[in-house]
Amino acid sequence: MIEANELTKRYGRVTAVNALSFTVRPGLVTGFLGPNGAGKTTTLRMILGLNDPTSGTVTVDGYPFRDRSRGLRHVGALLDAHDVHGGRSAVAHLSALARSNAIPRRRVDEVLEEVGLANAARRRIGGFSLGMKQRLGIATALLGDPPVLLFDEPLNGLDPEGVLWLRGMFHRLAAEGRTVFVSSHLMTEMEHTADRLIVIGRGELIASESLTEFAARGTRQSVTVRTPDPAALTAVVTAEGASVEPEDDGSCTVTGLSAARISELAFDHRIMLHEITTRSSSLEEAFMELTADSVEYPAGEPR
Ligand SMILES: Nc1ncnc2c1ncn2[C@@H]1O[C@H](COP(=O)(O)OP(=O)(O)OP(=O)(O)O)[C@@H](O)[C@H]1O
Repeated sequence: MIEANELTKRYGRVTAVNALSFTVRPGLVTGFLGPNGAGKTTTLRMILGLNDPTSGTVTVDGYPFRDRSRGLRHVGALLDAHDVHGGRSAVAHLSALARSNAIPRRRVDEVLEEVGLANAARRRIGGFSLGMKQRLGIATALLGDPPVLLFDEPLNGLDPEGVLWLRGMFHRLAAEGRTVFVSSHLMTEMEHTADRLIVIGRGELIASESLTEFAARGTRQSVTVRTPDPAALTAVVTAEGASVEPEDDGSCTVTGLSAARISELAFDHRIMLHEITTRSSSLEEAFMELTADSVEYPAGEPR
């Protein structure tokens, strides 16, 4: 369990994290989501005691993590996959960590096998691809068989097979009763990875809930309508204040009226409908909508 209470971090005039309170529970994969610069890495570093909060507290299983000796047996973390000594082999790197954390040597071979690096175990890390470095970082996180695991953007650099494998591993780790906290700036990555979401923007909490609850926050609802007479339909629904967007596949997207009202209007005006479907916001749309004000580097309109 990870508990943050009014966690705040300022760098000079920049407030990276602002009065952030949340709980990450065991037995679930919790996604930590926010646009670039939202404060995810800063928060993860404070959980690990690598950065001191300006104010507020964060504990792992009831204690500040820094107070733990043999840290890797309590919390496993992948922060920056490049932050390893390139001149060493994967075996040498993991063996040194195992020694300093009083972890049995056999775990080194076990985790290398688990992440698919057994055949590259004696190669220099400097020659590893980004995906291989990610796998090594994951092996490091797993080394101490810890009850709490943190991963900062772990899907970066992995091929589709690697993404599926890692998702499966997150679910297994959670099913074993561990706390699994995974950051990403992409909702699409979290959609099939996380059971719950903690969403932040500009260092502040936007949501802490299940994926379903999060999707329900999206306010945009539209109705897809297919008719042989789109001009007539457009005329009657726009007269009631709705807006209509023609789609490439010949259907229309109507916003501003319920499906029930659209079908009443069509019936009254003898307009044939072949399809009428209500669409709620997707997770991605809900995320874009809720974080729109928090995007630090919004892209301009395409020219
Ligand atoms: N050491 C630092 N000194 C000054 N400002 C910093 C420092 N570290 C982070 N920041 C600022 O704090 C804010 C949050 O950064 P952080 O890296 O935590 O965000 P993030 O959500 O992890 O972003 P990304 O998805 O881009 O990795 C940003 O505005 C960043 O510029």
